[in-house]
Formats: sequence, structure tokens, C-alpha cells
Amino acid sequence: MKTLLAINSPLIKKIATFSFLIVCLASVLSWGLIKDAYEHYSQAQNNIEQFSDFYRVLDVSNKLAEERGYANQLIFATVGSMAHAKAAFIKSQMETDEALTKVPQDILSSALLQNTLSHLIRGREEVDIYAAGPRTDPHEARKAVDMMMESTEYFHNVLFVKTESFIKMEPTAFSAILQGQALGELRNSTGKLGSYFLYYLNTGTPLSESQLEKISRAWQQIETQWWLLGIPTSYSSDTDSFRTLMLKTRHNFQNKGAALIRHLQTQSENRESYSVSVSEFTVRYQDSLNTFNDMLQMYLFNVHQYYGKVKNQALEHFVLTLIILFTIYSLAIIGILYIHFNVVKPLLKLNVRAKSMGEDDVSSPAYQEVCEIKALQSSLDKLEEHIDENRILSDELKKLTEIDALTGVLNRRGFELQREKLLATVSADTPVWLVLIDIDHFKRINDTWGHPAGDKVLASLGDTLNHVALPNWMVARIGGEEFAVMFSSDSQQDVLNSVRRLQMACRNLRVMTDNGEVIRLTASFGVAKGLPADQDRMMSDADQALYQSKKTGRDKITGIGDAESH
Ligand SMILES: Nc1nc2c(ncn2[C@@H]2O[C@H](COP(=O)(O)OP(=O)(O)OP(=O)(O)O)[C@@H](O)[C@H]2O)c(=O)[nH]1
Repeated sequence: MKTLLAINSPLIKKIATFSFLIVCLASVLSWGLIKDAYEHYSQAQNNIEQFSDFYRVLDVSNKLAEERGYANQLIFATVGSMAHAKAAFIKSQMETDEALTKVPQDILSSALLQNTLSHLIRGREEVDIYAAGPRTDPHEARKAVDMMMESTEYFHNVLFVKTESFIKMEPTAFSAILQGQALGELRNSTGKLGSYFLYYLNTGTPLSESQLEKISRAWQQIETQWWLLGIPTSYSSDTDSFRTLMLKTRHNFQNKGAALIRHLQTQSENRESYSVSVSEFTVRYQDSLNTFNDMLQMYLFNVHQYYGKVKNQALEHFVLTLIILFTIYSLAIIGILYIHFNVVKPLLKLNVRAKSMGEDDVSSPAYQEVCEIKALQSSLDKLEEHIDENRILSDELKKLTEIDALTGVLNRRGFELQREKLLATVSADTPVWLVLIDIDHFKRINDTWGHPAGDKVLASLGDTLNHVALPNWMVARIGGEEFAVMFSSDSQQDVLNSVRRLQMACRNLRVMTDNGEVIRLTASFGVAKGLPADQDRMMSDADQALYQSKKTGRDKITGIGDAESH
């Protein structure tokens, strides 16, 4: 019943609904937070992977630009520098090939790779002719330079397309990709700028108008790339060191390669002989570009570091979110359970208990719960004690209203109430007997020995009647010196015997006064028989019988059978 009460309790229902709503709300919020944290983490992870791929593509571009420089050195090598130029070209080829194998297939498909390689092989074959020894035909040399240029340009175009797709994949990494692209472009543009001079240096002729235009465009491109690289970005974790390296590279290029080119350009415009041979130019110019690759490496390393940090932060955020949510969930569940077991349930049990106390059921168990509940428990204990005390007092008061204080037997009110109870326990056809007992000449006793002595007589007679009465008899004092005894019995003889025992007890009663005198007494008896429903008549009959006993001399029994007893 208690369980049912607990489940059906409106309070429990409200708490359950409230808890359910909290859990639902927490779940929705959790889902959003976890999703957000996980997306940050996976985006950072994706950025790292994308940049690794992007780096590999850029690395090939740089390696190709370097190879092109070494190819130029070989094409225009003198007999003395031939061996060194050949070895450098072969080494550079191997580095390019290795870098190419590292580009993932999803970026450089086998078809694109084949095209790149076939362009490259054609260029290399042209250059390889020069490995056998210096050649003098400037047109052939120009063709070899252009073939190498073409092969690197092919890959460069591939890089452009890929840059676009990288940006589409990771729009947030737009500036990082653009600056990486600028680095690749810068290396390519500077390399190409040098190549524009080779034929003219080789032939000793001034630069043509169209060539000057190409050179001017290359300068513009180079300036744009430097500008792009100079834009401060947040993703470079070590900006200062990169900036230092960039300034050093730019300075190196300006002072060496750019200065050399400008000098040659001036000489061309002035129609002077070039002060540098093509062979020397290829070496010196390549030398001015040697830190470009370091710049690319550092740039990509820094970007990689930055996204690594972002990834770790996102992972920390993700784990922290999980921990916080787990803690919130746990606390919510613990809180709900705590309230349920330590507040709601005990309250419900106390409610049951309070209810049962009101219904006089004192069998409810006591509960040892949290402080507030204990306080309530303690108050209930005290209340219960008070109720018990009041109940006892009330019972005693109730008894007092039914008991005659002097004699200890029932008073008239008690007689009437108990009579109702007695009659309720017997069947309607069970004979009931009423015996009225009145002390003879009691006035004389009072008059002779005093009122207190009379009281003592009354109390002694009450004791005597109680003593003689059987357990299921009712004994009452219904008037000043008048007593009543009531019981049920089927046997008239038993009743007569019982009344005689009462009469004998009265006759034998001796009451000692304070003076040491002994009071003796007799009593008159009036008996009536009837059914439970005949109470008024029985009382009247018993009264008549008593009157008869008094009238005919006292100390007599009247009303039972035809025999008046003496
Ligand atoms: N001591 C004492 N006397 C009481 C008490 N109640 C009634 N009495 C006295 O009982 C006496 C009853 O007297 P009566 O009615 O004349 O009857 P009686 O003297 O017994 O004479 P019969 O009944 O005719 O034999 C009165 O004097 C009352 O004052 C009581 O509680 N204590």
C-alpha cells in the first residue's frame, strides 16, 4: 500500500516529470555542445591533414623550381663546372621524384602524375644532352630551358587548381593556404625571372621588348607575393622567426639575384656588354634563391604547429565538455535520487505514519533519515507521545465519568453505558437479570455513626458486591445507598443462588468505625427478569420488587420465582 502511495503520489509524479525534463534539456544541450566540440576537433584534425597534403604539393613545386635552376646551370655550364652541375642536376631530379611520390593519389591522380612526369621527362631529356659536354647553339639551349620551364609550368597549373579545391574544402584556412600558395609562386616567379635572361646572356644580345614586358610582369608578381607574405596571420605560432627568415631571404634576393638582374637589365638598355657570363649567372642567381625553400619549410611547419595546437585545444575542450556534462548528469541523478530517498520517501512514510496516528494505529515504524526529516520525525515522536498521554488521560477521564468515586463500582451513567454493551453481546432471546440492592435504614447509620462512617459502609458494600460478582456481571451504584447488579443467565436457580450469596455477603459485612465500633447491615433485594429489549420494564419490575422487600420487612429478596427469600 505504501509503494502504491509512493508511485501514485502527485509529488513523486511532479519530481519524475521535472527530472525527465531536466534530463531531456541536458541531453539536447549536451548534444549541441559535444557536437560543436567534436566538430572543432575534427576540423583541426582535417586542417592538419589538408596542410600536410598541401605541403607535399608545394614541396614538389619548389623542387621543380630548384631542378629548373640546376638544369639551367647544366645547360650553360662550362667545362670546369660541368661535373658539379651534372651531379647537382641529378641530385635535384631525385629529390623532385621523391617529393612527387609523396603527393597523395587523391590530389595528384595517376593520370596527372603521368602527364607531369612525361612533361618533366621531355624537359630532362633536352637537358641531358648537355651532360655530355658544353654545346654552343643558343637556340638549342633556349629550347632546353623552355622545355624545362614548360614541364614545371604544367605542375604549377595543377597546383593552382588544387589550391582552389583546398580553399573550398577548408574556407577557414583561406589565408594560410593563400600564403602557402604565395610562397610557391614566389619561388617559381623568381626562378622564371632568372630564366628570362639566359638566352640574351648566352647570345650577348639586348633584351627584346616582349622579354622586357615578361620581366616587368614577373617583377610585379614577385612584389605581390612578398606583400601577401607580409600580411600578419594568426596561424603562424612563431611569426617572429618566420618574419626574420622572410626578411633575410628577401634581403638576400634583393642584394644578390635582384641586384644582378637589374644590373644586367641596365646593361641591356644601355646596349653594353653583359658583365656576367650566362654560366656564372645561373650559379649566382640560384644561390640568391637558396633560402626560399627554408622559408617554405618554416612556414608550413608553423602552420602545422598552429593547427596541432588548435587540435589539442579542441580535444581538451571536447574532453572537458564530456567531463562537465557527465558531472552535471551524475549530480542531477544523485540529487534526484537523494531527494527521492531522503526527502520524498521519508515524507510519504511520515505522512502514512501521521495518518495512521490519527487513526489510532501506533504500529507504524519509525524512520531514521536526514536532519530535516529527523527533526520532523522527532516532532512526530513527541506528538505521538502527547497523543498517547492524552489518550490515556482521556480514557481515565472517560472511566471517571463512568465510575463511582466512593465505591469504585460503576455509577449510573457507567451502568447505562455498560448495560448497552452487555446487551449488545447477548442474543435477543437470552434472559437478562437485574438485581437492585438498597441498604436498610441507612439513614440511621448516618445518624448514629456519622456521614463518613456511612461513606465507609457504602465503599465496603461496593467492594463486597464486586468480590461476590462473577466476571461477566455488572455492579453499579445507581443511587445514594442503592446498588444494581446485572447479568445474563438461563438458570433461575443459579440466579437465586447468586442473589442469596449477595444477601449473605451483606449480612456478613462488618464495617469498623473510627471509634472502633462495628457497623452491621442488611439490604433489601428486588429482582427482575427480561429480554434485552425490555430494559425499561425490567427496571420498573426490579424497583417494584425492591419496594416489596422494603415494605414486607426489609432484608428480603423479591422478584425471583414465587418465593420471597429471607
Ligand atoms: N453517608 C452517606 N449518606 C448518604 C449518601 N447518599 C445518601 N445518603 C443518605 O442515605 C439516607 C437514605 O435514607 P432514606 O431514603 O430515608 O432510607 P433509609 O434510611 O435507608 O430507610 P429505608 O430505605 O426505608 O430502609 C439519607 O439520609 C441520605 O442522606 C452518601 O453518599 N453518603
